[in-house]
Amino acid sequence: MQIDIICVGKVKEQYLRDAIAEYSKRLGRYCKLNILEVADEKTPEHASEGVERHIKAKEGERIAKHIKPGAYVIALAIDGQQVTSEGFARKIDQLGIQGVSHIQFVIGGSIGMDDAILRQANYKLSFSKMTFPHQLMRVILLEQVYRAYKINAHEPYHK
Ligand SMILES: C[S@@+](CC[C@H](N)C(=O)[O-])C[C@H]1O[C@@H](n2cnc3c(N)ncnc32)[C@H](O)[C@@H]1O
Repeated sequence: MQIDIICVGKVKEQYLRDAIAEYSKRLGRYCKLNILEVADEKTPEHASEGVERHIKAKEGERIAKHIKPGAYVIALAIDGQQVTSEGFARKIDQLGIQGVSHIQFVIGGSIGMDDAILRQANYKLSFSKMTFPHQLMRVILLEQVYRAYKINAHEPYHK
C-alpha cells in the first residue's frame, strides 16, 4: 500500500520533526510512505472571511496537484467521521481487500481546508471535535496509521 500525507507548510519545531521521522521510519516496514508538503500562504491576523477563503483556495490548488486518479482520498476534518483505532485499522485493511493500493490523507493548513478538496475526498476523518494544530496533526495521523498496521498485523503495541 502506498500512503501519502499531503499537508501544508513546513514543520518548524524540532520535537515534531523528530516524531514525524520516528513514525515514518516505523511505518517503512508496513507501507510505502510519502509526505508531500505544499507551500503555505501567509495568513494575516484578523483576516476577513473572503481573504481566508482565498488563502484556502490557493493552498487547495497546490494540494489538488498531488491528488492522483485512482487514489482513495481521506481528508482530515473536524466534522468528519469519528472512528475507533480498531475501526480505522479495519478501514485500511478493507480498502486493501477492495483493491485500493494508494491512500492519500490530506491535512488542511492553519486556517483549514479548501471546500473543493473536502468535496473531492472519498472520506472525511475526524480525530475529535477539538481543533489540533495542523503540524501536530501530522504526528497524530502517523501514529494512528502505525497503530492501524500493528493492529492488522496482530503485533503487540495497541492496548
Ligand atoms: C488548525 S486546523 C484548522 C481549523 C479550522 N478552523 C477548521 O475548522 O478546519 C488545521 C487542519 O488540521 C486538521 N485537523 C485539526 N483538528 C482536527 C480534528 N480534530 N480532526 C481531524 N482533522 C483535524 C484539519 O485537516 C484542519 O484543516
